[in-house]
Amino acid sequence: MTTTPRTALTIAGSDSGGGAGIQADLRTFFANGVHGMTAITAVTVQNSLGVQGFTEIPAEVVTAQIRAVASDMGVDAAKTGMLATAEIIQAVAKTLDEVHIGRNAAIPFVVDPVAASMHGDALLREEALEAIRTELFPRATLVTPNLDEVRLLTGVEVTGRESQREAAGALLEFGAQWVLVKGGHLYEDPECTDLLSDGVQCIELTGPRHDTPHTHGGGDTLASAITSGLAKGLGVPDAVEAGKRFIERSVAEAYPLGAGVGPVSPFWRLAHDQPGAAAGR
Ligand SMILES: Nc1ncnc2c1ncn2[C@@H]1O[C@H](COP(=O)(O)OP(=O)(O)OP(=O)(O)O)[C@@H](O)[C@H]1O
Ligand SMILES: Cc1ncc(COP(=O)(O)O)c(N)n1
Repeated sequence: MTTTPRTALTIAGSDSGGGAGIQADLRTFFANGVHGMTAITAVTVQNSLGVQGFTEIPAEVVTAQIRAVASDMGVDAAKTGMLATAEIIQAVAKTLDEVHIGRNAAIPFVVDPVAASMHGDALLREEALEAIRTELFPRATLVTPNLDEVRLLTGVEVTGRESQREAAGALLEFGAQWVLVKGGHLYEDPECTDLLSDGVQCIELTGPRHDTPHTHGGGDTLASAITSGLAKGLGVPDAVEAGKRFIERSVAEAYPLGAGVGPVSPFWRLAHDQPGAAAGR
């Protein structure tokens, strides 16, 4: 007998290199047994060395993609990544309300407030940051900023556990239900600790820091793994715990590809013995 899996929708940009954005999200949904659906917001020209440019998709086309899948196939959880412009953000917020996705509706919604690539290339027009704060955060079940995004959004410079807690408090004021302040960029820390809070509970998720330069797509992979857990009906703390364990293994098995930064590998959960899969380069 065939079984229809749970569904997850990603609203994000395409990475031609296949390691981040929409491609990372689909790899991760697949590895977690969830049917992935997409609303593409921008097409980036990108490889292991950085983002050479991008073109955004018209806001009404982004809206139409969300409506098409939500009305016919159903969405068990959704996430956002690169949103590019304030116009797209406003259109996404309005459409999510229409299809009952978000913290005040039944369907969980994760906001990864992507502002730049790991190489520092802008993926969001400067004036759009305010729209992320005001349009998306109040609708979010969970927001997952890295430390650069925390600084841009709140002005808090995270240097350790104490400022990580301070940042979580500042972010919650924008109206998200939960925040996850990711600690991957605390490079002096021998461990990687992400702090999850809803203003009542403060949960530290700690794991080993793997010694690899290849972390491209790490943030997207974590947010998608969490979204997969939420789609399967887990509560936020359990979905984040499962997501953290998923990204830990994905970073441990990250691989070099191209002359720059290689991608994390959500493949670890799948068979490693595919004949001919290893490139040998
Ligand atoms: N070297 C590492 N070893 C293990 N886990 C890591 C490592 N680097 C990051 N992580 C984990 O990966 C996730 C993403 O963290 P990070 O703070 O780097 O976010 P990000 O900047 O959005 O990611 P990226 O820019 O790589 O896509 C977090 O759960 C973090 O703890
Ligand atoms: C389309 C797209 N979305 C998100 C990222 C962020 O990923 P990273 O921080 O690993 O560069 C990216 N580089 N490209």
